[in-house]
Formats: sequence, structure tokens, C-alpha cells
Amino acid sequence: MAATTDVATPTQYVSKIGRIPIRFLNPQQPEGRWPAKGFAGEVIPFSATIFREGHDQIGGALLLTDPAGSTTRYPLHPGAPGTDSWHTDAQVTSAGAWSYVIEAFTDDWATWLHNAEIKMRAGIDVEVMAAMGLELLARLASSTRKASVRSVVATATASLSDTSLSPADRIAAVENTALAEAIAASPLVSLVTQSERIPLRVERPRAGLGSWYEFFPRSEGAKQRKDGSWVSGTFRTAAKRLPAVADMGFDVVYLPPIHPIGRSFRKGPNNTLVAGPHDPGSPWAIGSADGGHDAVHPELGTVKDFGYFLAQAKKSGIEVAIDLALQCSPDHPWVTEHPEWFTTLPDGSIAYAENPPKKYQDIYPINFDNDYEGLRQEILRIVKYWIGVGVTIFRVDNPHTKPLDFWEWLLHEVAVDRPDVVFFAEAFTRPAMMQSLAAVGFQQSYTYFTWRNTKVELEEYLHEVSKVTSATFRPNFFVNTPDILTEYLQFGGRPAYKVRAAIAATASPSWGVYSGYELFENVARPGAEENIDNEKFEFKPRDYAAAEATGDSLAPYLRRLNEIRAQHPALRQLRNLDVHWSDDDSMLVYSKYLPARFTGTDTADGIIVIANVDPHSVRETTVHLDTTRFGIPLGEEFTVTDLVTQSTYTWGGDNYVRLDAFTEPVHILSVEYSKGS
Ligand SMILES: O=P(O)(O)O[C@H]1O[C@H](CO)[C@@H](O[C@H]2O[C@H](CO)[C@@H](O)[C@H](O)[C@H]2O)[C@H](O)[C@H]1O
Repeated sequence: MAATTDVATPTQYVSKIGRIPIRFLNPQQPEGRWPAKGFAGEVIPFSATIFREGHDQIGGALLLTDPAGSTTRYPLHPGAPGTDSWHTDAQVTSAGAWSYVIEAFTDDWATWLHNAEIKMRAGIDVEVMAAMGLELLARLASSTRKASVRSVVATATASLSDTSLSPADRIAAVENTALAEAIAASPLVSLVTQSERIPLRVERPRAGLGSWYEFFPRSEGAKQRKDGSWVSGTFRTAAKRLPAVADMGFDVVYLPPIHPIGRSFRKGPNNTLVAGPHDPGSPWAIGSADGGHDAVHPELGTVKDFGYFLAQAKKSGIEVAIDLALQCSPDHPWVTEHPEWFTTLPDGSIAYAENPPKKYQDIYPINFDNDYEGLRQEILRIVKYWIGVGVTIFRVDNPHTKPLDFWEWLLHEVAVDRPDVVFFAEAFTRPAMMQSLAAVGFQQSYTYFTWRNTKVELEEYLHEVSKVTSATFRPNFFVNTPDILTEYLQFGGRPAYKVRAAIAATASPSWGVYSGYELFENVARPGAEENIDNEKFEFKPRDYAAAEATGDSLAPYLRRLNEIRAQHPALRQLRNLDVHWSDDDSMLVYSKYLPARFTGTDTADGIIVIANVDPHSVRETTVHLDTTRFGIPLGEEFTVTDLVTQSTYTWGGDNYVRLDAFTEPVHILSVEYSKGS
């Protein structure tokens, strides 16, 4: 705490609390070891707890410094009475190293005005109070050369010193807008105290914003021969799927590992431990005689073909994410070239990998502690190689099974030259590890969203990711993955697919689906929480167009969700989500709001989402809205339009809502309000 009013005591002790205490600054990472995070275009709520002894009025400001070193001052507004919290929202507009300082001060004018209003109106200490006010007005006059301000001050001075007026009229004369504006421009403050400077790392928008679509390139264009063998899809056949993916509004395509797949211990259909001659194996079983992590599976094509895929994706407005899965099939070149990178058991064997309770019998885990430096350099080389090929996003498989200090180092090394590269953590594990991966640099993370299905669970989780952990952890709400087909989707029927997609697409700025979701694929392998006949172990060509033609596809709904996201900037933010109340235990209600000053237009953007999370029933309820959360004074009426059905309603604070799971289980309502209407 660098307090301008700090006074060294004879023992040279310097106060840490500062003359005006400023505590609990937000955003910042716990422990302050790494910068708080934001992405370009993000609106960040800044806050601090500011208070002082006695009863004098205080005020505060955010001093936000951009990467070019230019500082903008934003006044802080007091929060709920008694909390001593002060707030403002500000938008970080470009990627780079930002920082901020919170300033606090005694507001001399507000203190005087508060006291003078009480005392002068009651006829107590009238002349003393007036003299104090006149002194402040003189201070204001001497702080400006503006004639207009001087004239406003002169008028106020004349009235305040006019003893022929009643005390009430004298005080009323200083309560005018012109004087308030003059004081706002040249604040009458003292005991100015500044907090420490908090660093804020702002990354490119994709670090926190995107609509993801996962598909296996080998399935796109794959054909089975009469003898049961397969002709694999290739990067070139897979590229044909890209326009349809873009047409659904997705802007990131994530490909499971594209590298050669090992033969030893190859898995067969449905995670069986013996593969038939035509089984392609799990793409995560990386490495064969054809190469390792810096090679592509020959059946998919060449690196040049992958380049073609990247170029086609770019043409469709899609960025490609590849998988960084640091593990090896027993056939990976590293196993013979660098046996020291694995843990050899006393019997000479290498134990297979696990992510308990899952067993990965077809891969070896890497042991970083055997040759930390060697592995670090090799992995950095691989990552840089793919960046050189044109990859800008890595989905990182099971990062929680590798040392955190390794990730901290790797992500730092990459960011030195390429701060645009995004790393997406696939860690479904304990919160401490998930949060720490984000803290050390992962730009975004898979989440527990998949398993938060009830209203209460979702309320808590949406609040957590938008408000509690947002300085560190950027969520990507995937609705399903090849590993995750939740019971909710298995047994919730088609409504469940709509509900989950609508919540994911509106609650989080990053969301994703794994292909097949639009076809409502919902049959699980018995005893497992993943699809039967899983694409991880088989080719799975799908006829998306036929399903759409017969109305058996969710693609039109997904397309609409992505359109709504594109049209509503409030949905492209993380921290602006507020949960509201409904009387029904399955009707989830939340809003997202972006004031006009941040939308880039002259209108604010407000969205209310109401989801019937019970996919088996029709629910009716009253929703109770704190309309101030989306810019509307309490008690005012406004218009809402359902962005899926286009129905329009006139609403207020309390509203009847009926949602039929079998038609439209979710309202996504845009809010229109004109003051005083
Ligand atoms: O461990 P997670 O559930 O987070 O899943 C991720 O990592 C797994 C290991 O890479 C991966 O599992 C798939 O590949 C394995 C190796 O080939 C294989 O043994 C598993 O049966 C298969 O599911 C999983 O897909 C990935 O998302």
C-alpha cells in the first residue's frame, strides 16, 4: 500500500493500511502471484472495500492504465449501505499488460454538504457551517481558470454568504447541478490514498469467447468397404464439413489428436482391450512407427493437407484447436529413443496411464521428474512446431496429471513470442488443481457445468464462474464430449438437449458441443457415462443433412443460439450474469446486461434467460426480477421478446411464465425499455 499520507514513525515503520484504508481489491488473483485476467472487449467490474474512521464522507476512483501507459480515471460508486464496498465497471479494449490502482480520499465537499444540510436547516451553527462552505468554494475557484466554473462558484458564494436569506435558502443555493458538475470536474478532496498497483493481463477475445465444435476428422468422409475395413476420412474430406459447422455459427473447431496411432494394446470398439484388424484405435494413443507428436496420422494425410484444412477453416471464419495430449502409445518413437521419460517398474515394464477410475491401457504416462529439462524442451519444440504450421489453439488433455510448474513455464515461454496462442485445459478434477491451472496461465478450462443440472446447482455454479472465480478461471461450457454423456442427456430426451445448449450458449461466452449432439445421440455404453459405439474407437460418419431435412436435428436451434450470441453483446461477457428468483424449483432465471456505453451502439443490451430444467414436464411459475440488474428502475414496465419464438410480452418485476419442455423449454428474452414509457 503506497499511501501518500504515510508518515514514518521513529522506528521507520511504514503503515500498510494507508491513511484511508483500501482493501479487498477486485479483480485480482488470490495471493496476487499472477496478474488478474481479462480478454479484449471484456467489461470488468472493479471493486474495493474503502472506509475510514469517524463520519467524514469518502470517495474513490479506479485508475486504469492501458498497455501504452495511458491512465483513465473512473469514479467509484458506493455499494450496498454498510458494506463499505465501492464499484465501477470498465472495459479493457485491447490485449496487453494493463494495470490498475484504486484511489480513496475524504470527500471534503460531500462531508461539508452533509453536515451543513442537517445543521443549517435546523438553524444550528449556521455561520460556522457557512464559513466552512465558503472556504471550500474558494478552494474550488482557485483550482480552475474556467470562466464558466468561476461564475457558478461566484453565484453559489454570493447566496451562501447572504445573511438576508434564510439558512435553508442559503444551503439550497449550493445544491445545483452546475455546481455539482464543477466539483465533479475538480473534486474537493483530501487525504488521497492509493492502493498497490494490480496487474491485469488482457488477452485476445478468443481467450474467453468462442463457440466450439468438436469432430473427428477421420469420420468425415470415412467409408466402409465390403470386407469390413475402412477408408479413413482425411483432412481434405473433413474440410468439407467446415462450411456446415460455420453455418451453425461455430467459430472454433477442435480436433482430437491428429497424430499416428499406436498398434500395441490398441483398443477396440466400446473400450474393449482387443482391437480387430480394422479398428482404428483411440487417437489419444499417440505414436507409431509413422511418428509421434510432431507427425500426422498418414491416413489423415500430410502436414500439407493439414495446412489445407487450416486454410479452409480460415475461409469459413473458423479457428482450429488441436489436442496436446502428453502421453505415448508403446509404439511412440520416444519410448525407444528416450526410455528415461517413462517410469520403468522393477520388472522392466512401464505402467499404463490412468485418470482414476479410468484406465488407459493403450498409453504410457510421461514422468517429468526423470528428465525435466529434456522433456520441457521437447514439448516446447512440439508446441512451437504446430504454431509454425498455423495452430493457435491447443486443447490440453489431462493437464492435471502433469506438474503445474511445467505448465507455468511452458505457457510463459510460448506467450513471450505468441501471446495470442490459447491453451484450453481439459482437467476434470479437484477445484484446487483446476483453479491453479488457470492461475498459471491456461486461458480457458472445461468445467463442472456438464454435471450441474438442477436449478439450485446451476444457480450456484453460474454465480461461481461469473463472480467468484472470474479473475482467474475462464469457463468453456461444453454440453457433451466423447467422454461425457450425462444421465441428464441420456434420459432427458430432446428437451434436455435444447435446455443444456441454451444455458451453455447464453451463460458462458465460451461454449461447445461435440458432434452428434445435434442428432440427439443419447445411448450410453452400459455402466459408462459415454456414448455407446464411441467414436473414440470407431469411424462414425453421420448424415447431418438428412437429419436436418427430416426435422430430426438440433442444428437449426444451435444455429439460432449462435446467431443470438452474435447479435447480443451482453451474451459475449462472463462477469455480467445475475441470478434472479422464481417460485418453481425447476425454473432457472438469470439475466445478462451490458450498458449502452459498452455496446458500441446507443442502446443497452439486456437478456433474460428462463430455463425449465426439468426436461419431462410443463412448468408454470412467477419469476421475480431485480430489474435494476438490467438497467430498469424497480416498478417500471418494459417489453421482452423471445429471440427463439419472436413472441413479445409486457413485463414488470413479477411475471407469470409457462415453459413446456416439449416445445420451447427455454425463454431467451431480449429487453427493451424506454425511460418513462
Ligand atoms: O481422462 P479424461 O477423462 O480427462 O479424458 C481425456 O484423456 C483420455 C486419455 O488421453 C482420453 O481417453 C481416450 O484415449 C485413451 C488413450 O488412447 C484410451 O485409453 C481411452 O479409453 C479413451 O477414452 C479421453 O478421450 C480424453 O478426453
